[in-house]
Amino acid sequence: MLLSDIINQLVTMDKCLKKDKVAFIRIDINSPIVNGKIIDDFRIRAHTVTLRLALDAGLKVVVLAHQGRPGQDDFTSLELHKPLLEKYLERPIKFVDDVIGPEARKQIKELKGGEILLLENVRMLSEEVIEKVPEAQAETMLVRKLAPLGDYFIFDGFAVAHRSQPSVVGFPIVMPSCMGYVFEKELRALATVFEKRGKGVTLIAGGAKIPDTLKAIEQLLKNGLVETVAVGGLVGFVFAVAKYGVVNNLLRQEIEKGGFLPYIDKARYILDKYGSQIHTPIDFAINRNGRIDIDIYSLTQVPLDIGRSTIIQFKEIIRQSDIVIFSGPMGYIEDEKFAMGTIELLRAGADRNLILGGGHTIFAAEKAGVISKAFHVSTGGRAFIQTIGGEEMPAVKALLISAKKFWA
Ligand SMILES: Nc1ncnc2c1ncn2[C@@H]1O[C@H](COP(=O)(O)OP(=O)(O)O)[C@@H](O)[C@H]1O
Ligand SMILES: O=C(OP(=O)(O)O)[C@H](O)COP(=O)(O)O
Repeated sequence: MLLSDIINQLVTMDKCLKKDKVAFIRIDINSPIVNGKIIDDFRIRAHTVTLRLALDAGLKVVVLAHQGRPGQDDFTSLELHKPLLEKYLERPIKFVDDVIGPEARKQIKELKGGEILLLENVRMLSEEVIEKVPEAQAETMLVRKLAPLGDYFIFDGFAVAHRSQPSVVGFPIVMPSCMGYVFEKELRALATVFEKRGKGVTLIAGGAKIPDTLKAIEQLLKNGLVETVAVGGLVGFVFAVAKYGVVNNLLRQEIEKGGFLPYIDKARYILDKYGSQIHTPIDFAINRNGRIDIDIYSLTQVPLDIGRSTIIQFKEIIRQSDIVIFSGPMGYIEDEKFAMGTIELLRAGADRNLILGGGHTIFAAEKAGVISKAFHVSTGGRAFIQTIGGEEMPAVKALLISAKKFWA
């Protein structure tokens, strides 16, 4: 089914905007944290639009969200996110360091219309990180304890839409649910890409998510949804080795370090089938007392960016495109010298209809000054690449069930 047809079957947020009703809103404010500080608040800013709509309508808003994964350094309390949410919402919000316990439930019951309560990191509940089908997630403690206290579930967290977790897919099975503003906007932007049926659509794919990105590239080409693909970043290493063989052992070793050797065969398979549509880097930049460009046969160090000739070639591809989807940087953007490939391509893309996604890609786009010029900036990383690859998102599946069950 076409994405636009799926969107038409889902319920829009306006149906849930009823004064004094209790709405659980699942957002994704998972943010990069360094030394205990949030260093990029793009997702927090994005979701305030949805929250403001809900509050202005007089809903009693209960926010569900996560940060990090248990056991990781960035697995923190959402108390850290509260001041930023307050800053962008321009109103106080309540926070409770509890998700389903008596204190959380008491505070939900005490909410007044137009008030907002942020619950603690939902992944503090061990059941949250276990993926199961929506019907099974409706039986979790989270859903059983909270759903009876609410009237609606609004799903807005596009970046977590690919996870079949309780806070994503459990509620729509037991209560009327709808798409949040951000989520709907994401789906509609991607639907416009699919409507072009590939004509003039180019994917610029880089970054480090090798399995997801290769899968998306294959799906997009197989379904004729993109005309051209240009690869850089670590994804580009895999395609370069697949195309040129072991021209330089360095690239192969770098791929092996990440455990991605099997993906060279996968890239070779994709190139065999769709080779004329895929452009791989012909030169790279390395660090030799500064940035120097070097052709693929002469590499002496692991490359940190695509080279100048590749940049020129990829810019020409972009110039001939109507829509440019950008997912994953071309190089090591954390160092300004090697952000050049990514920044130049993003700037070229901004003259077309540019759709971009992924935390690092957005970081580079902010540096390149193209955020405001882009047609769409996705809040998703993996969810973005998987959706453009045509995979069914568990969140969408659950919302479809809810639409049939409660809104038909
Ligand atoms: N040539 C390269 N050398 C080292 N790191 C690279 C290179 N190309 C890309 N990267 C790294 O890939 C990471 C971004 O990949 P990814 O997480 O897939 O992007 P996004 O967050 O935009 O989805 C960045 O940390 C970037 O430095
Ligand atoms: O940041 C996220 O995804 P991303 O790393 O693909 O951008 C989401 O919050 C999902 O997080 P998860 O990959 O820990 O489930």
